[in-house]
Amino acid sequence: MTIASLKDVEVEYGKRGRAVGPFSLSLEAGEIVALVGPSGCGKSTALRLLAGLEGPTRGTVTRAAGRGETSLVFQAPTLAPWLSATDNVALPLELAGMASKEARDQARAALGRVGLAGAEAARPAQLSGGMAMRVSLARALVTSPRLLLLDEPFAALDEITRRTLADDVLALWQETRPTILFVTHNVEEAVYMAQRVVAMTPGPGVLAGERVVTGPLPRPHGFRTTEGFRATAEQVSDLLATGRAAA
Ligand SMILES: Nc1ncnc2c1ncn2[C@@H]1O[C@H](COP(=O)(O)OP(=O)(O)OP(=O)(O)O)[C@@H](O)[C@H]1O
Repeated sequence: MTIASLKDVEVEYGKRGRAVGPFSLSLEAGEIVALVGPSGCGKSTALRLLAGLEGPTRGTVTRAAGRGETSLVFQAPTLAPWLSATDNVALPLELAGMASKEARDQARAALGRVGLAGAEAARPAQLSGGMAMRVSLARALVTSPRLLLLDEPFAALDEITRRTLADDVLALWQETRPTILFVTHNVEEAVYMAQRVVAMTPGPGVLAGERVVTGPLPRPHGFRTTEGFRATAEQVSDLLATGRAAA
């Protein structure tokens, strides 16, 4: 079942001309897709279209997952600085009408699932970058979304934290199997995270090509050193290089 799709979409921002497209992408239920491409090719624009945050200038967007069933996570954790971790995570549930006590109970459980039991009372300023991203993930997951859109969620974090969080997201995915679109600049991260990597050309981005990633999810220890992983990462890099040369 298709959860969300873009069909020949183009987006134009006034005099700046075309930002993306024509570009097509279809997300099936429960799959993890990574979207890679050079800076400015339109990855975030594609994600915003899939989220329903903006509409295309041309082309069609379909969404089986409604607004309330879609969660977004951005590079910079967009947490309310005056709220505790628990209250930040409880917020989307309360906004959806859930009673405060029930929302806070579910928020605490979600924080536990992302490894933040004990940090419930902390405010964002008291958290490390990695912890703040975990709070953002907990807030995105607490509503049990069918579609999870992640826009370079680990870009501001150090390599070790990035890798730990990558494994954590895959473990969380295994629990409820939401459809995930993961936007990143990083080819290795894309291949590690996804079952399918979609590569875009430089802006206005069109499809450069896509590669299926074989191997179990969550990834076993040492997956990055396997022949399959290296070969797929090389193929995706080639797609990006060919797309750049053709642009
Ligand atoms: N609201 C906007 N108004 C005008 N131009 C925009 C707007 N949003 C994006 N753009 C332009 O559209 C193009 C695509 O931007 P987008 O952020 O989608 O690319 P990206 O691939 O996500 O880039 P990056 O990897 O650097 O985040 C860029 O040229 C950008 O300047």
